[in-house]
Amino acid sequence: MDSTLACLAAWMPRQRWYAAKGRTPVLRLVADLDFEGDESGGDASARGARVRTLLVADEGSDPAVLYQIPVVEHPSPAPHALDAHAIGAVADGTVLIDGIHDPSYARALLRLTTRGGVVRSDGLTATGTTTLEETEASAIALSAPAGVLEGEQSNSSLVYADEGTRIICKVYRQLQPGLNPDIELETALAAAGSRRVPRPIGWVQASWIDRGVGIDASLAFAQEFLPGVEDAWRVALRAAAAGDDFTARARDLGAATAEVHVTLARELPEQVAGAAEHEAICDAWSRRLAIAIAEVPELAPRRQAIEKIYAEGRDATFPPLQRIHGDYHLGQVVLVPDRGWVLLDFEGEPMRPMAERMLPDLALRDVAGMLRSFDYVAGSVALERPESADDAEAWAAAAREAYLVGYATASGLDRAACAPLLHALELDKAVYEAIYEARNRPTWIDIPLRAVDRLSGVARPYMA
Ligand SMILES: Nc1ncnc2c1ncn2[C@@H]1O[C@H](COP(=O)(O)OP(=O)(O)O)[C@@H](O)[C@H]1O
Ligand SMILES: O=P(O)(O)O[C@H]1O[C@H](CO)[C@@H](O[C@H]2O[C@H](CO)[C@@H](O)[C@H](O)[C@H]2O)[C@H](O)[C@H]1O
Repeated sequence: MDSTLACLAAWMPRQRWYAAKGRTPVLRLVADLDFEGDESGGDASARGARVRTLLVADEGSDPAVLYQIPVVEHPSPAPHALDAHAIGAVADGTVLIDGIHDPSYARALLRLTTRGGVVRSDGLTATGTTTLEETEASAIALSAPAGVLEGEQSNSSLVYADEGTRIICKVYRQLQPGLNPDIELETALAAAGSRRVPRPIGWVQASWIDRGVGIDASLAFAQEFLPGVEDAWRVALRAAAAGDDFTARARDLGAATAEVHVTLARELPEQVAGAAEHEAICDAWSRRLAIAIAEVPELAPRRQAIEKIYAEGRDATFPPLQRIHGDYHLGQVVLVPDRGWVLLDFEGEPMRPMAERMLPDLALRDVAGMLRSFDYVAGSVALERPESADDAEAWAAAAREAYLVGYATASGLDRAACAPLLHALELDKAVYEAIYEARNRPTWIDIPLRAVDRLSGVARPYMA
């Protein structure tokens, strides 16, 4: 196992989903799922391959981060088609392939999410749960070809496309205890009849014991794949660059957001924002600001101005808290013909502890996230073509206003009353984004930094 961990440690820093960019992980094997007992694993072992999922803790981070790494072990030489996806070779010559790209792993995952079932191996149990009826499930060929979704993702997604089969299965990379809110919220919305989320197909929950403590976490989530759709980030970028009006779509998106919030408030427990909850939310703004200033020193001179806006938000009356999307931006929504806006990825902010992401929160946090996203469109256009900056800003201002009108009309939100709270939440999101960009895309950092300047230098921008 030591040589496997050494291979992984050399390979992980090159992966998009690895959080501690620029640092070699310090790995400890926490648990190991061997699909050998599973029929699909049996299929792989017939050809000498072994399908596994390794849970490894990167103890170079504090707290340690737990990663899920599907690996298929092939006797050397591995199939030529998989050369590009080799993680490395261990001492006895066995070649480790990144499971996401290996058909044997894809098949094992499709089986668990569409047929359900349990796979047990030393110390780890993986349970597949499906929403499909038996006849629906058996119509899905386990041999459906799977492709890996390209693009900027925190996780890894496999798209299965075969006659009658269109499924996307997200494999969570960083694992945190409990049922992932992505699964919890999307299944609750779908069960309530909402078409604002893709239909859930199935998921895999794992349980194991680490250093005497029992833990369970979500490994994967399969959903209806919506073919031929582009996420709104790309659509909006094109529209802004071309100067095309986006206000009608932004208004509809505001209304769709409100509809989802109303359904979530009805289907899942709400919570009155008592003194403790109120304090916890405001304290999180301050904690985040301290981290941001430590990592992005340009923010330090703005501290007082930011804290003033936070203080105004703190003085506001908080509405009842409810479950929300949690990391809402244009990359999380797609416009589906004859269906309208569909929301994806209810996992919450990847940099926030899962225990916090699972709590009822302010629905306005999502509104603030989407407002920031329109500003990002303008910022991104301006980075590419500085001469278009003014036009892009006007485009974003119109889209933001239309989005707010759509949300307020559908939800009954009193814009004047919620202005200080929304202002604080948008500023908090920009502070989060400064950390996110410093860690992941330093060339974009000016986008949130400018927003922080603007948002900490003005009063109540939402009165309209
Ligand atoms: N059900 C789906 N149908 C079609 N495309 C999807 C679906 N779910 C996700 N996608 C595409 O995959 C991208 C990443 O998905 P997301 O759930 O946001 O992953 P991550 O958690 O890794 O960020 C989305 O922006 C969208 O383009
Ligand atoms: O999609 P994720 O859940 O992984 O979210 C993270 O990455 C996002 C970037 O992909 C990041 O969003 C920021 O950049 C977007 C443009 O790429 C922009 O539309 C968003 O408004 C902005 O916040 C998100 O913050 C981060 O959590």
